[in-house]
Amino acid sequence: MDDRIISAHLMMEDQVAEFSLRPRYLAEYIGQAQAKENLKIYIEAAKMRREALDHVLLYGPPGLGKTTLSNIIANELGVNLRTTSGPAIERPGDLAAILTNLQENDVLFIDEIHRLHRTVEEVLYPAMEDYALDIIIGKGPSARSVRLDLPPFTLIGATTRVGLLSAPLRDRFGVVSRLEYYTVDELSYIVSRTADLLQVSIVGEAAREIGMRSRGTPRIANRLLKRVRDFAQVKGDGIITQEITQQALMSIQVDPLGLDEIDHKMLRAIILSFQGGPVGLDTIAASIGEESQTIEDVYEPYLLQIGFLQRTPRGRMITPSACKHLGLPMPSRS
Ligand SMILES: Nc1ncnc2c1ncn2[C@@H]1O[C@H](COP(=O)(O)OP(=O)(O)OP(=O)(O)O)[C@@H](O)[C@H]1O
Ligand SMILES: [Mg+2]
Repeated sequence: MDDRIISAHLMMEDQVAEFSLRPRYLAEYIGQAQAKENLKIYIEAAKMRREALDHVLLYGPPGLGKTTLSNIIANELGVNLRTTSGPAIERPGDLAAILTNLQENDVLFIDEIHRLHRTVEEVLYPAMEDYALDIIIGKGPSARSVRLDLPPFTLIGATTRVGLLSAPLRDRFGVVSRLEYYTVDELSYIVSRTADLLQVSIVGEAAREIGMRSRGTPRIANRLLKRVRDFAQVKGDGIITQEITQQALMSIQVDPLGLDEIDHKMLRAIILSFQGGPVGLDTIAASIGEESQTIEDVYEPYLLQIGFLQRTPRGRMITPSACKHLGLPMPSRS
């Protein structure tokens, strides 16, 4: 009995599943038609010319597939992928070491690129523009700068906060792609695909139900599917039906639009404590005990997307459709 939950075997299986959930080629990558179409052309052109693909900046909310797409780009190009992240590169020398170890046309993926240290960022400018490293030798008046050639490479930067990127860095990317929220159809398809990979049966309506509650985000879709699978196994016969799905999602407090407790708390606070707004982000954050950063990055984008919140220069405002969804009257503005 007890080995069911904590069995190492199961955990291993889960990890293997996680890993194999990532699509590996563009053809398996669902949605993002615009970004995908363009990338396909740029990749093909770069391959024909046997050149490095131009530097690519991918931005958009968490869980939409930036890391996945970077892996795919390297696979499609048939080159090595070196992965790191902004905060992981502490000194200019760390980045120099990574760059000098790249092979011709390799992809260097820097996740959370908005968190690069300024001094490290400056090393990137000549590297991106001229495939060169400027190294200072010596100290004081005798110091001189030496230029080292680098192999041509592709930098792929990913960020959830493109606004924090400095202009000189942003300008050095030849391809800038914004990832969009996925449609319910696309998410239903992703859920069915993941169910296949996890070898669990799911009916079409259930996949759709999960798709509708996934906030436009594949990572959430996959996570919800795994939780629903647990319910189907324990409370049903293992097959994921629509009924089990609805029950499971109610138990884990994910409403029919994919809003959770924190979304509800935040929307209710704006309606009940702040007369529907406008109210500043920090004030909302303080009133519900969350960090403003988390609200801005994680909760708010989807609420803006579905038209439950509006951003104004004076703060966030609630909309009639949000009030309707929560069953509360729209506050009247005096
Ligand atoms: N287009 C897609 N088709 C199928 N599955 C996808 C797609 N995009 C993402 N996924 C799945 O969603 C999960 C999250 O994707 P990924 O890690 O690439 O997101 P991300 O944008 O890098 O997120 P973060 O901003 O948190 O780094 C992956 O495990 C992947 O399996
Ligand atoms: Mg990522």
